[in-house]
Amino acid sequence: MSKYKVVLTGTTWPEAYEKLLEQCEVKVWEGPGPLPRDQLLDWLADAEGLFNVGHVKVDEELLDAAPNLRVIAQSSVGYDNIDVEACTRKGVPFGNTPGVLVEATADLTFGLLLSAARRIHEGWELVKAGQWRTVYGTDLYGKTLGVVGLGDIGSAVARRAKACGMNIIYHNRTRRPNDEQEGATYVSFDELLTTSDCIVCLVPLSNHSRGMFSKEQFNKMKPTAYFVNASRGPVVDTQALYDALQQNKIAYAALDVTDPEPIPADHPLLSLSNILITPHIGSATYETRNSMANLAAENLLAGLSGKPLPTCVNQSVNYK
Ligand SMILES: NC(=O)c1ccc[n+]([C@@H]2O[C@H](COP(=O)([O-])OP(=O)(O)OC[C@H]3O[C@@H](n4cnc5c(N)ncnc54)[C@H](O)[C@@H]3O)[C@@H](O)[C@H]2O)c1
Ligand SMILES: O=C(O)[C@H](O)CO
Repeated sequence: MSKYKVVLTGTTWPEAYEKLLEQCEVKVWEGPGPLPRDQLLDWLADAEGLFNVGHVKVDEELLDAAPNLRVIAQSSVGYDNIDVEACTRKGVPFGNTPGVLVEATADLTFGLLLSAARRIHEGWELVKAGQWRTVYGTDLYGKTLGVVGLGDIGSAVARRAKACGMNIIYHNRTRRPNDEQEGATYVSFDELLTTSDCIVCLVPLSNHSRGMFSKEQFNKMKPTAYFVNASRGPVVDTQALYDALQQNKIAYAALDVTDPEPIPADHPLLSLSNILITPHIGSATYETRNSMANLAAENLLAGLSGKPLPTCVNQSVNYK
């Protein structure tokens, strides 16, 4: 039996790669740097499957360059780099990797809040510099956490916060009765901004959420507020965040995602003393990244053989 022709825009985890090799003839980009667009379009000319590593932009142009494409799989839950409507128009199912990364990402998100509140990273820097002294933070116990985007990950963050004795409020596009039964109270976005001691953002990036944290929103927050963003950088207006931190309009920010990303070492945000940034490592544990790669491989192989994808975003697609 002839093998499916598949393009990988970067290297993936060995277990998933082995699964692909059993059924596919793969072209894989191993660098250096990201796969050049021209090279990608050239490779896609006869490809049946695209395994998207590194959030390569999928748009009408790419789909037009790939007339035989029958499936796209991506090893992430966020898919703001994918024009899903164009995929649907072209009859190409697209699969992401929801669920398997929830607990790891919630750990990192809550870890950022805890580290910012208790200055864990600052304490370690002091110790390394030979300065054994007390660095003061703030209690999380008894404080109010506002979750913006209480989906799979936001809800897992809320569980962790509740276990630490925090009160949970949330704002979402749709209300979540199960989480409300667990003690999360739904509030308007404005009420969340004005009453939260800590705010965690976990909304997908879309036309609705781009820039939803800007000057107006930071001005409404408490001057003692802690702000954590683990969703996507452009959900936050970076200049407005810089101003809010620099002018002490809010107390502290902790980010796993930035705009621009990667953030250059000479960016003004990095000169502030009330910020903590990690390099987009929310899901980056060995176990979780391996599970994400396996699920992406399952999506790809299902699409190639004309079966429904285990986790398909555009479920209404008419398969080619
Ligand atoms: N930092 C990381 O490494 C990392 C890891 C995984 C996911 N993420 C990001 O987190 C996002 C959320 O992931 P998830 O698995 O929890 O997704 P999800 O779909 O389960 O949850 C997202 C929630 O946000 C809500 N929402 C959407 N738009 C909104 C808006 N404009 N205002 C208010 N609420 C809105 C939805 O109703 C949904 O409940 C992903 O889209 C991705 O961008 C980042
Ligand atoms: O969306 C996701 O899954 C994470 O940001 C990793 O890319």
